[in-house]
Amino acid sequence: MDESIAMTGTCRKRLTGLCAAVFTPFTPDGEVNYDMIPKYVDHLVGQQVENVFINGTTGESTLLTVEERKLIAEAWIDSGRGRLKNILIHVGTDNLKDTKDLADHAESIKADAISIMPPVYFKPRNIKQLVYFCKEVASAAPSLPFFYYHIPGMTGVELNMEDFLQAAGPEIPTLCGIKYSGKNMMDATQCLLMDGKKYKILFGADEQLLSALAVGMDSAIGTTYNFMPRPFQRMIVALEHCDLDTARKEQYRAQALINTALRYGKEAGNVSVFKEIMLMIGLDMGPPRAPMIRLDAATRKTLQWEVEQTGFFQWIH
Ligand SMILES: CC(=O)N[C@H](C=O)[C@@H](O)[C@H](O)[C@H](O)CO
Ligand SMILES: CC(=O)C(=O)O
Repeated sequence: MDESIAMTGTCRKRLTGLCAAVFTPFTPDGEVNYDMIPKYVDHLVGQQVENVFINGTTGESTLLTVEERKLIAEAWIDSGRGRLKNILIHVGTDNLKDTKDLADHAESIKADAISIMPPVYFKPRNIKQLVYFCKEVASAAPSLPFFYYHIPGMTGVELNMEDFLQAAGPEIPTLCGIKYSGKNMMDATQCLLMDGKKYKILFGADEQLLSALAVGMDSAIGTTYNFMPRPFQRMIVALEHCDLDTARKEQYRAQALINTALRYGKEAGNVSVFKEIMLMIGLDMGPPRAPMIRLDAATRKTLQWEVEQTGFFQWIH
């Protein structure tokens, strides 16, 4: 069997269920808090979340230096190896050289997969430019599964992912799929169905997970799996048993919490708000990096109150 087909098949099987897009913990003065990572692994494993996506959006990747990103990746590999099933590393930057350097590093520390978002200042304007960029990056980590990270709401790169897979498939032997954080469910489903379901679609809009499961996706990466994986895990099981009432109940709860968080996030930045919610469950991720800001005391209090109103502290268990 062609090695690339074998790889695609393997990662399709292995990467199921929830994957936490992990935060980068900072000390109060804004340095990376590497010492926090082993405790963070304990927390996730305790919640049966066994896959992580590091240095992504939630991890504030674009606010980190290349050196910090390498050290964070190493810390996760050191404390997660043998305990986590998959450690995916986001290696995207705005330039090809740093991105290839990070991809090469991810391979050298034996990550399970790499992913990149596109450059966002000089954006790829068409599929051809995007495929070229991805191909170059993937070639720097030739033994690792490669996932393109589609998150048009943040990157402004709105290309159609069905077209991307069609063009990239023959060019990138390690292409395993897409981390799909767009909101276009038709495009996402077309990607899922392509070539006999050859590709893995890692769904990235937590607030729409039920819709993704309904069309047949079986894996998701997101911020909220850090602090409320249980409702989503129950939703997955309920849907497997065709118990739509239960699945919807979990969807509505989780969605209410996310709705509140995103409202606060408009002012402070979503990551800042989600870090507050981590603090509410006892894990201090520190402040976000500028230009995001930490919530002031009064806002934190109203957020806490609104979170309580959703019943969060009861149904997260
Ligand atoms: C923009 C962003 O960060 N998206 C995350 C991952 O793709 C999601 O996990 C969201 O944080 C989550 O769906 C809440 O909107
Ligand atoms: C949420 C997500 O996937 C990220 O943080 O990159």
